[in-house]
Parts: sequence; C-alpha cells; structure tokens
Amino acid sequence: MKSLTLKAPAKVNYRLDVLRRRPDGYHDLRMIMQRISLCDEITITLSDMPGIRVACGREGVPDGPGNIAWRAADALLKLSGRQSGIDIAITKNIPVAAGLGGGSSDAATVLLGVNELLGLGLSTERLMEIGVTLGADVPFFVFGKTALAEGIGEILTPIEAVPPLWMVIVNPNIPVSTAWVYGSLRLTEGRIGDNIPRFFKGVADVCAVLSNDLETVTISKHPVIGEIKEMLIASGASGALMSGSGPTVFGLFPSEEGALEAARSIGEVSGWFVTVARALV
Ligand SMILES: C[C@@](CO)(OP(=O)(O)O)[C@H](O)COP(=O)(O)OP(=O)(O)OC[C@H]1O[C@@H](n2ccc(N)nc2=O)[C@H](O)[C@@H]1O
Ligand SMILES: Nc1ncnc2c1ncn2[C@@H]1O[C@H](COP(=O)(O)OP(=O)(O)O)[C@@H](O)[C@H]1O
Repeated sequence: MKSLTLKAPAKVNYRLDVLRRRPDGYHDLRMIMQRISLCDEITITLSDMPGIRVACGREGVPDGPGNIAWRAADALLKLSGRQSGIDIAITKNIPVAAGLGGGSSDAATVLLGVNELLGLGLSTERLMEIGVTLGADVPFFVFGKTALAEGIGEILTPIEAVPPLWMVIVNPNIPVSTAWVYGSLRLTEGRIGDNIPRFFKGVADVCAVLSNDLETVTISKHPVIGEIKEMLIASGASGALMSGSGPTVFGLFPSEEGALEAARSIGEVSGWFVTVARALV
C-alpha cells in the first residue's frame, strides 16, 4: 500500500497583534510566525478499506472525526470524489493545547500528504484555501515558510531574512483553550497595530519585535507563564515570549550551547516540558 511519513513542525509567534473583532467572531491579526524543529510525525497510508482512521493514542487528542487531521483527509476525499481508505498514524511530540499549533500543523501535513499520495495535483494556494476552512493557522503550515500572517492568519507574506536562532520551549503542562483566550480579550479601541519590521539580521532584531496581545489574558489566569519568562531571561535568553494563546513560552538564544544549558537548568527544577528547538528556514 502507498504510504508517506512526514514531519509536522510546531510554530511560535514572534509577534501577535490583535487588530479588531470581526462580525463572524474571529479576529483580524498581524502576526510573525516561525516554524520550529519540534515536530509531530505522521504516517499516511492508502488502504482498500474505505473510510478514514486516525491513531494517535495521546490523552486529550481524539482519534476519530474530532481530530483535525481526520477532517483534513475528509475534506480532500470529498473534493476529489475518491473512494480510497486513509490510515493516519500520529506520533505526538508537540504539547497539546499549548499555543504551538500542533493540530493545525498535523492538518496541513495531511493536506500535503494526501494531495501527493492520491496525485490530486492541488496547488499550494488551493490547499491553503481548504486549510482555512479547518482552522485559522492551517494555511501557514501549508505555506511552509516564516511569514507575516494577516486576516485571521490566512493572508501570508514570506519573510526571507531570518537569522539562525535557537530557542528553549517551556510548557507548564496546563492546557489552554484558544477560544477562551480570544473570548476573554478586551480589545483596545482603534488598535491599528504597529508597523512590523520584516528584516531580521540577528537575534536582537527578532527580540525587538517580540510582543503578544494575548499574553496578559493567559498570564492573568496562569501567572506561572510570567515566572517562566523571568526564568528564561535569568538563564541567558536574549528575549522570551508566550507563543499564541499559550501557555508555552519560548526563550531566544544566539547559540545552541546557551539554549542547552538553560534547558538543562530549567528542566531540573521544574518538572515541565522543556526542550531545545531550532527556527526552521
Ligand atoms: C492564537 C493562534 C496564533 O497563531 O494560535 P494557537 O495559540 O491556537 O496555537 C491562532 O490565532 C489560533 O488559530 P487556530 O487555533 O487555528 O484557530 P481556530 O481553530 O480557527 O479557532 C479557535 C478559536 O479561536 C478564535 N480565533 C482564532 C483565530 C482568529 N484569527 N481569531 C479568533 O477569534 C475563534 O473564534 C475560535 O473560537
Ligand atoms: N491532531 C491534533 N493534535 C492536537 N490536538 C488536536 C488534534 N486534533 C484535534 N485536537 C484538539 O484541538 C485542541 C487544540 O490543540 P492544539 O492544536 O494542540 O492547540 P494550539 O492551537 O493551542 O496549539 C485540543 O484540545 C485537541 O483536543
């Protein structure tokens, strides 16, 4: 049977400005999004037995239609009119409900993989259009490059000049609902959003844009996020920020050695999920 094994990377948001609430309840954003080397692994296998089957085996992640990867396969099967069976096995390494986009990345990877396995020949743009019907962050992972993301996250402009960066990713094992965070946000009237620079020569340039409008919402419920930021800075990070709706925090380091040392010291005292990752280019 034809099969593909693909990596589905996590993301961090170097910047997240919430511009306005839309009539459909979503929010217009301006974000800088970066894929990182922390990845889920997905094996997609075509089968003679019709139907879609997802096996993940991680607590808090559904195996059936509740899984966004299942819905991605279903969307492509319906569009193509094919009767194939699809088996999807997910090895989940990305913390769940963490602000790291794990589900969105799994869905994008299934769109790309099923398109290839079934020889559908759908363009990246078409897959991004299908992606946004599954979730606002899915088009970014189909796009596959560091990007300025606008609209609800689906209008993407590539950012070419991204320096090599190491980061320490810290997740305090508290799931956070993205819908709750957006629902609890008190928007400043007339937020225009700053002009975000698009060229980053080094870690200092990236640190200069670090900002997340959702941070105060999630920190007010989980103050430990603020403590993690302080720990990362005290351990030598050049900058630290909550990713997306949280609660995961990333700290930026110009060298791998600095990141490894910080991860070791924070991991020793905390019992949290702590790992070192690279920014993907
Ligand atoms: C905050 C961000 C930043 O990258 O990431 P995460 O923290 O989820 O990783 C994203 O905006 C999350 O995107 P995603 O998680 O794909 O969102 P969806 O599943 O489409 O929507 C989940 C919930 O968030 C709200 N939502 C999402 C995107 C957006 N631009 N405005 C919103 O108000 C929706 O109203 C919905 O109730
Ligand atoms: N493939 C998947 N991976 C992770 N979570 C999934 C997946 N499919 C559905 N979910 C559900 O989506 C919710 C958000 O998960 P996730 O994408 O990890 O969060 P975030 O958007 O904060 O990065 C979780 O509560 C989980 O139950």
